[in-house]
Amino acid sequence: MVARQTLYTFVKYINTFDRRYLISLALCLELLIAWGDYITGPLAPFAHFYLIPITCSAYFLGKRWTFIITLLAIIAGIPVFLQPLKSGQLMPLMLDLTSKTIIYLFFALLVSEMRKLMDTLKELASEDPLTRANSGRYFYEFGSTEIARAQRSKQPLTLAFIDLDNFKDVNDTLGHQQGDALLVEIATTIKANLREGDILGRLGGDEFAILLTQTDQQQAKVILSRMQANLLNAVHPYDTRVTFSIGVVTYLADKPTSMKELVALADKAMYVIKKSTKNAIQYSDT
Ligand SMILES: Nc1nc2c(ncn2[C@@H]2O[C@H](COP(=O)(O)OP(=O)(O)OP(=O)(O)O)[C@@H](O)[C@H]2O)c(=O)[nH]1
Repeated sequence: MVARQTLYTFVKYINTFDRRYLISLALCLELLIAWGDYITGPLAPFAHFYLIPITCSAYFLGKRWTFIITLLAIIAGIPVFLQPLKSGQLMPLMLDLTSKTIIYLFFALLVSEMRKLMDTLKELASEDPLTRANSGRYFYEFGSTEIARAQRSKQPLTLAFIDLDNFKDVNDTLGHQQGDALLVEIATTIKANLREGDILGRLGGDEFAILLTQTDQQQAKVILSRMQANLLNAVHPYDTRVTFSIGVVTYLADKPTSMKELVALADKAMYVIKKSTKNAIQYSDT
């Protein structure tokens, strides 16, 4: 249990790293292992350490970089074998090099495929089956990672809490099925207004939230005004009184400190609108 929790925390922490940083880290580690391998010679099992950058890149960096890191590990092993060539041990050394190559490739492929499978399972578990928005749990998890990233890179991050107004009327007058169809329409419209890297979560029956990465309040105003207009257009054919109360909070480098806090502040801002005019956007200054 402790081991699993530690591994989970480690993976989550590594996931917040910039990709270029991870690539540099893997290459430096390989260089260090190559040096150790050369120093200790072909009879010491030092080369096993190559499995660390190989499996880590297979998990975190995708196929292309796994291939490069694996290839480099194989190439880096060659000078080690050239050392005792004079003593006529070519055959067993060639066999050793071949077996290492097979093992490296096997682990690289295994971890890559496992990661792919895990991503698919996670995707299935992380999606709301009706609207195909992310589940609340996934949204919180993703948001926590983004907060850590924003904290490190000193980039702003904006969260908008969207609550539908008068949605109950749709169910009551048009039926639950039409209500479902409207929710799907709304989620599709929101997603169409998001950029790559932003995400949509369904936090409750008629409550959605979006996370706009690297977005300050000024930029959020442009995105959300356009989104609100598009949402009103999308619900128009349903002939309902459905509108949108939206609360917005921008995270600035050090606060709020958690996703829970960020959502609570956006919810509070949304509530100000809900209790007054409805159908508007409230920006909170945290
Ligand atoms: N069709 C459908 N309805 C849902 C679903 N989940 C929740 N609801 C309904 O959404 C409604 C949400 O309640 P409220 O937020 O109080 O309704 P509202 O009319 O939007 O109220 P205000 O937010 O005050 O304007 C309830 O009637 C729920 O039954 C769903 O998956 N499908």
